[in-house]
Amino acid sequence: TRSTRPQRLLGAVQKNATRGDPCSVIQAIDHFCRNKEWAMNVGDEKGCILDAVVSEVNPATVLELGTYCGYSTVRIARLLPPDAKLITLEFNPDFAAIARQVIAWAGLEEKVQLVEGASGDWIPRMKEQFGVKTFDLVFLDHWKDRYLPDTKLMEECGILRKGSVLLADNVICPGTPDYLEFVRNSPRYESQYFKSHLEYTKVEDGLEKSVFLG
Ligand SMILES: O=C(NCCCCc1cc2cnccc2s1)c1cc(-c2ccc(F)cc2)cc(O)c1O
Ligand SMILES: [Mg+2]
Repeated sequence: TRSTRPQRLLGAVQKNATRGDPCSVIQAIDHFCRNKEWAMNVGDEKGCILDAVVSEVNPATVLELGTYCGYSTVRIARLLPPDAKLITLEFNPDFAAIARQVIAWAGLEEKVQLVEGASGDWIPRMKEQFGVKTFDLVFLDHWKDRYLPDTKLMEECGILRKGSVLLADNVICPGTPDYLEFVRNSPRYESQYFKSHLEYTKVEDGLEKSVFLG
C-alpha cells in the first residue's frame, strides 16, 4: 500500500540527516516540506521565533500540545538544558509512531516524553502521571478549537505558575479567534503577537506569546 506523508517525511530524515544531529534533522524536514511535500510543521520562519522564545524562557519543564512528526519537538528539545523535560501530546497514533523515530534520529529521546491521547484527558493527569508541578513553557499546536478550553483547563488544574509562557501556533491560519480574544483581553495574561507566515508559504500566520500573570 502507498506510504503516508509522515512516512515519507521520516524517510527524508533518515536519508538526509545525521543521527544525533538535531539541526540536520530540522534542515532535512524543512527541505522536504519546501521542495517535495508541504506538511504542517511549524516550519523554519516561525521556528526561529519559537527558538528565540525557548532560549529566553530557558524552561526546565515544557508541555507541547500537538507533536505531529516531531519537528517542533526537536526544535525545542535541542535548546533545553540537560535536566529539562519536554512532554509532548499527540492524538494520532500513526503520527506518534513517526515522531518517536524522528526524535530518536535527532538523539533527543532522553529529554522527550511522547504521550498518545487527547489534551482534555491528559492535562488533568499531568501532575500525578509525570510528577510535574507546573510548566515553564507550553507550545500550543493541536486542534485549534481546543486552545482556549485547554488553557482554561491548565489554569484550573494548576499546571501554570506566575510567569508561565504560552506560545500558540496558527493564531491567524487556520486561526484561533476565541483564544486570541481571550488572552489579549484577560487581565491574567500579557500577550504579544509575532507576525510571520504559514509554514513554507507566503500566507500570513503568526505566533501569540502569552505570559500567565497568576
Ligand atoms: O491542524 C493543525 N494542527 C493540529 C493537528 C491536530 C491533531 C492533534 C489533536 C490533539 C489533541 N490532543 C492532544 C494532542 C493533539 S494533536 C494545523 C493545520 C495547519 C494548516 C492546514 C491546512 C491549511 F490549509 C493551512 C494550515 C497548519 C498548522 O501549523 C497546524 O498545526
Ligand atoms: Mg501548527
